[in-house]
Amino acid sequence: MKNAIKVACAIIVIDHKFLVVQRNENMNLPLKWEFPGGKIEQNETDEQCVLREIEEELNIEVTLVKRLTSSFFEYPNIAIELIPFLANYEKGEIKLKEHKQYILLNKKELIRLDWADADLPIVKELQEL
Ligand SMILES: Nc1nc2c([nH]c(=O)n2[C@@H]2O[C@H](COP(=O)(O)OP(=O)(O)OP(=O)(O)O)[C@@H](O)[C@H]2O)c(=O)[nH]1
Repeated sequence: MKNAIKVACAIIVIDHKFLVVQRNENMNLPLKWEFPGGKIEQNETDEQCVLREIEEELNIEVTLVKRLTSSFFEYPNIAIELIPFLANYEKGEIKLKEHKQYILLNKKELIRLDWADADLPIVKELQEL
């Protein structure tokens, strides 16, 4: 895929559950579920991006555990490479800055959400971990 925009996201584990966030009505892909994260900026690594985005969007600190498999997806307006990292919650009180809501779910429950399309292969990979 040509010119895919790189987006890094975190699959954050808290008390053996996975934190997922819902996009709000005013964002692209309104009300779709996703993993918190965002576009990688110039002069930052994928890892730096995801740590920065988690601080910005959720107000918490995490540590990265493992990189999973990138998902490539072409939306009508944008092609993305979504780069997922498994992460552990470290500290801070969750305060959502951009998203409508967050929930903590176990692996099996994740499948039932209305995911952004690019996330589906990642949710599938998680089932096999
Ligand atoms: N953070 C995140 N973005 C995702 C996921 N899945 C997915 O398709 N995306 C897409 O990847 C892009 C992430 O960029 P972003 O969050 O920085 O950008 P945005 O479109 O909300 O805002 P912006 O473009 O105005 O800065 C969005 O187009 C978003 O729809 C995901 O799991 N996490």
